Amino acid sequence: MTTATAETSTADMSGEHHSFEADVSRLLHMMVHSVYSDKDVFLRELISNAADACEKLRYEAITTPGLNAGDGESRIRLTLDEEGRRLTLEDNGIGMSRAELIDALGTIARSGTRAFMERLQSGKPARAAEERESEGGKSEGDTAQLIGQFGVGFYSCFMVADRVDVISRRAGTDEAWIWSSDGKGSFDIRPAELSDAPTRGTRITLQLMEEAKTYASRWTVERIIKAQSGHVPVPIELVEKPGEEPKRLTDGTALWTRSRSEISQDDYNDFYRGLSGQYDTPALTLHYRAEGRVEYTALAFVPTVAPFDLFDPDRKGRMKLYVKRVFITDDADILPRYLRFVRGLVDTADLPLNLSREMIQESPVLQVIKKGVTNRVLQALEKQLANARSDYETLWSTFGGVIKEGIYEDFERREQLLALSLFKTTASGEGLRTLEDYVKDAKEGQDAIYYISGAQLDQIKASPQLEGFRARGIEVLLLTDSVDSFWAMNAPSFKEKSFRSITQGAADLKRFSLPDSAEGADKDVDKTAAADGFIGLAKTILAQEVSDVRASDRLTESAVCLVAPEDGYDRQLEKILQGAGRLQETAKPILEVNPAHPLIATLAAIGEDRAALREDAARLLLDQARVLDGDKPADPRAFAERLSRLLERALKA
Ligand SMILES: Nc1ncnc2c1ncn2[C@@H]1O[C@H](COP(=O)(O)OP(=O)(O)OP(=O)(O)O)[C@@H](O)[C@H]1O
Repeated sequence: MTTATAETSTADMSGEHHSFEADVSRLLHMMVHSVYSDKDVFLRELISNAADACEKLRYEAITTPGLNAGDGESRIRLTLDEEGRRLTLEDNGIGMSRAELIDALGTIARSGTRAFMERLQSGKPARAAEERESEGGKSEGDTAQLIGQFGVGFYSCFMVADRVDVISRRAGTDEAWIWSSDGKGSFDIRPAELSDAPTRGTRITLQLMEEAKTYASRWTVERIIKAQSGHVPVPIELVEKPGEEPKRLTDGTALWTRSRSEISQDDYNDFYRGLSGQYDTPALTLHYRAEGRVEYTALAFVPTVAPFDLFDPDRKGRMKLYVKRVFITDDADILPRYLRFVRGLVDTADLPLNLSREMIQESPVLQVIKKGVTNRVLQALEKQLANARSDYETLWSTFGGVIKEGIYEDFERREQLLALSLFKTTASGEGLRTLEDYVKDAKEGQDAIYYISGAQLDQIKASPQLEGFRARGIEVLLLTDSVDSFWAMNAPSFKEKSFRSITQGAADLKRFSLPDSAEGADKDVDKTAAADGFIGLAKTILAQEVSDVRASDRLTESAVCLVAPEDGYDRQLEKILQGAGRLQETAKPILEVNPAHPLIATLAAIGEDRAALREDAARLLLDQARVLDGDKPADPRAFAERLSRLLERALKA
């Protein structure tokens, strides 16, 4: 495999020889050797590039009239040559200059593919693979499936061709170039006669492999185009044999301009796949025309499968903006960041075509559109939550972590987003609960929505801080996404109940009665009084480590737990901020002690003469509370020594 970049070249009379960028070689190698079964996708990738090129031309022609002169309307033309085992695809779009050919077809242009390759190289599998990995190892087959899931653009033609020639003429120029490669590490580029090139645009000729010769047959090509590219907004023509007249396969009518009643779900699904480059079926499809002050059409899809870069900080929204069917930009931030997984487009006649992309961003018309589309997407989610709960639970488990970012980013829609959120709770069993469910089942006089947050569900489920709540049948949200700690601290309330962490401040549980059978801290007032002696002592011994030691009403089984002081950050948030280097100093926690626990009662009864034992016990209890919180003992060596001393004593006794 070559390690040179696309810049490496040797020139001679007939042109230049370039090595592919190392990543491209790697990708091509995977492509050619992939067991990826659905090779048909190469055609969709090429058609989608051709359509993009036509749309780019229409856009550039707004500012440079004449660029699209000659060669009439946009079109994509496929020519079959069964005998010669060749498939040719030609568009009359923007075309590529020499530099663009080298850059676009010698390096990896697609940001998605680049990120995918980077992950593969760093040995860190993308999300979909991670899931499979947990079921047992990553294999070559998985890699091939990943390629399929992400789509790989132009290079996918090397799955079916052993030689590819691209001849291109950029609109408005009078030179043409031929790019050729066998997909094995290098490509050639040389000037082409204008008479051999399209008047403008790009012609790609695939010399098909023997086993892929079916892609030169009318039947196969028609089938694929109908299934995959029927809604490309540029007409597609087919020439069945070289020299024959072209016939029209699709009319290039933009799907979104047709009325909903004329469009089947299959049409929508095909369109979504073409638009997103993903291969799943959308979980939600939204298509409407807004009328009134600003008129526009929106077509939006919520995918089923999460894009692998969903949590990349740089990932932007993926809604395209069209003005009168001319593609303007996919960078208009039509939806807020927390809806960045939604794919689709907005087409309006209320924006001028000749405004710059930056000016469009600031236009009040776009503000109205943004607001309208966001509301409609949220309404569609609400409708699914109300009418198809189990589908919504699936959607939520894929995208909930992103939607929740909106709770602290979108102040205006906070309550709405909270109502859309689903949670694992101490009462949810295998399912998920809404806050509406929570509030409906809250205890009499309960003015808070209690939560605990941590990195692992199993660990927080076993937290001692939950004991008193469980014993009283008070539901607690179990939050495991890192975003949870942020919104929970900032979300003031839902249905007039504030959010309260059970690992911060006082639990104040005494006002809720315990069922008679339950053993509880508030059952025996004498025990609390007896524990006071030990608590006072522990305060002195642990003064450097904790801000207070106090009797707990949240413990029923465990001896101790840690909580954060009332003011400041909750324990989990503190850990996240510290891990991210955003917090220099952490607050001293409070050690809570269960007065009803036999160990505490025994410790309270130990006399002054055994001060060393009491000190060991107090320090060990603090370390125990740390371990229960998922942390390590502060000083592992001292911890081990103390534990050994106590064990020795116990074994001797
Ligand atoms: N028919 C074409 N006309 C003009 N440019 C093309 C054509 N085909 C490919 N290109 C150029 O080659 C680049 C690489 O294409 P490729 O399909 O690999 O990725 P992409 O289309 O950029 O990815 P994405 O689909 O994510 O936008 C394109 O961005 C485009 O600049």
